[in-house]
Amino acid sequence: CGSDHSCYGPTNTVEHVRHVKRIQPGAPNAAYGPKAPLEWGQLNFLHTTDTHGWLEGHLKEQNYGADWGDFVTFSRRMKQTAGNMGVDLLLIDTGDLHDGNGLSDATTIDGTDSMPIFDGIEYDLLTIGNHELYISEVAYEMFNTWARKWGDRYITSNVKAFNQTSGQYEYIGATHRYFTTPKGLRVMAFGVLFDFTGNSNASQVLKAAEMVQEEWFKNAVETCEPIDVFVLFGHNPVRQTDSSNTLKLVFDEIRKVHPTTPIQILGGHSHIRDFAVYDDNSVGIESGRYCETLGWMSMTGFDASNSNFKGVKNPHGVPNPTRPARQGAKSPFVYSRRYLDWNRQTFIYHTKQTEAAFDYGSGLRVTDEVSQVREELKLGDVYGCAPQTWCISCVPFNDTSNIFPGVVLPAVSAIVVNKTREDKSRLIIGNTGAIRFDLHQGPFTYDDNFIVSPFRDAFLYIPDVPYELAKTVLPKLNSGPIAKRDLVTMPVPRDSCTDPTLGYLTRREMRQSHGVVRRQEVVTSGYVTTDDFGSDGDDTVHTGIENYALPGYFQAEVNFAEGSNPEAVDLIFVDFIESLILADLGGNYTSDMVSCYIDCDFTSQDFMLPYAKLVWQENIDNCPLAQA
Ligand SMILES: O=c1ccn([C@@H]2O[C@H](COP(=O)(O)O)[C@@H](O)[C@H]2O)c(=O)[nH]1
Ligand SMILES: [Zn+2]
Ligand SMILES: [Zn+2]
Repeated sequence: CGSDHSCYGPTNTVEHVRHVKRIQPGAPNAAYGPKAPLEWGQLNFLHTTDTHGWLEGHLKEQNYGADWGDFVTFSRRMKQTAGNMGVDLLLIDTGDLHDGNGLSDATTIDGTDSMPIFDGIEYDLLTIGNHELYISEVAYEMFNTWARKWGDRYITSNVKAFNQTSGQYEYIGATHRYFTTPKGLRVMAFGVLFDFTGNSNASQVLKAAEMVQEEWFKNAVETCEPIDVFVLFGHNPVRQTDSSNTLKLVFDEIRKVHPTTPIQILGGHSHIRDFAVYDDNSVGIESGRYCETLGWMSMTGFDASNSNFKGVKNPHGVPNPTRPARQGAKSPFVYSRRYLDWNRQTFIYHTKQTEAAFDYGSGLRVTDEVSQVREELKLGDVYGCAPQTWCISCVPFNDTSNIFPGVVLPAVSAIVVNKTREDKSRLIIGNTGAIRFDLHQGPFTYDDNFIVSPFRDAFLYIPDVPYELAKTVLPKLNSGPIAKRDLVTMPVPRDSCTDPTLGYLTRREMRQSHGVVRRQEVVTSGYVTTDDFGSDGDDTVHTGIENYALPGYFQAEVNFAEGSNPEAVDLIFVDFIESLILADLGGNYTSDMVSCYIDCDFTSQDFMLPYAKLVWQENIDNCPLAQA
């Protein structure tokens, strides 16, 4: 492709990219913000998970509009505050660093440009997500570059990569880490990925049940060294009833040896805000997704009888945690948790700063790096003007404002076409999980292409499948084991927008003009979180939002004659679900009957741009953003 990305899609008849115009980063929300200061304990945690490359923040949603540079400043200020108050603060990430945003996915190898930006945060502990393991090149980057850079802070207790030099699978990061915090707490940490099986052969994932049998694990749990607190973190849901959760299994193994030592759990993968009580001395937090949420968890209860803590018990001038893990808990420990909305107003409020005084040079440099990479990757290039917002789950699956009937089905129908077979009837099947984010009204940019459909899953097909058989595939898929998406609440904003009156500014200029720009009134729309501590965890109060169930798979019927069914169809699907499709077709169909539909390089990253050029050209030079 040329640098204007104009070669995508065989049916594109619209002239190439109309213009290059940048949309604006979101301004902080003036009307709503954090409800109260954070409760600081002896041991505090700031937690990110499932960032999926969203380091630029949400450019079309003010309430999640901070960028990674803002977070660099915030995290440094919070570390300093902890130091000044005489307490510990651990910064932790639980993986899924790619797949979901142009910043991470517009390079040949995912993460080439986003990972150095992500590395601007001085995490104490990091672990690996499944999205670091689908593609071998990405897994090797984690193994050869980032694991080396992060050293013993990168913990992959059950994930190995193939070392081409030794010919062996070796742990990508450390298996565990035993360390002492600045205030003297002796911590044992494990980083455990759920029992993921979709990885390429560049890596090996040990099931948690196997991991706990490993010699190193038993030695770490049974060590004679004193342990004041376990940090059990992982790309792994914290809710015990989630079928992917394997943290509970590891928790149980630790408890056999340490019946009352606190175990602080930090999880991810299911993209929700959540907080779960495991027992009287153990709680776990999960901190959403896509740089919408920053998780906060704190605890107090360490003393000379149960630890080596040398800091301040109840730091002054701030609220302190007060809640036992559960009513009647026999434990010295009390806790707090909070889910912070990812915007500068939140960061400024919790660091007691002003807009003018907040920034550090280190943060501004990272903000500039984000702008520079966006520029280099042409992520702001506009391909169309989306006339309305289509969401994934804020309306029912069959609603015209749902992204599947509204955008995905028409887009694959129009764009996923093999010219030599265009007269054939066809069924195009995909997994709804591949569509990652709502499409907002306004300029549809190169970045939005990755935001909506980031995966490089090739379109495959089997020609001339009898329709009577082909039509049974979708219902079988949707009643099968991988059919159900998570239906729990997620903090997805619906109707915030940026100020279209601002013209082109860099992110930094935008920030400097905050004091004078006209700002639209916005309501903080998003899901309300309910967890084991109740419904008061959202740091900014949300209005509540619907979250409708989705089937696991969608299907477009194309080129069907009015009122009659075809004899046979081309059955088209993405390679991610090939084995499921073959299983549902039955034994007569095997992988040697499957081939690439357009060509093997035409993937699910490639249908949205040509569709935008085909259907959303009206108002492209004066494209209105969504109204709040
Ligand atoms: O090539 C791919 C890889 C993944 N998916 C979808 O993503 C989810 C997993 O995403 P998490 O962020 O780890 O929850 C997987 O279940 C698929 O739905 C894909 O479509 N193609
Ligand atoms: Zn994820
Ligand atoms: Zn994941």
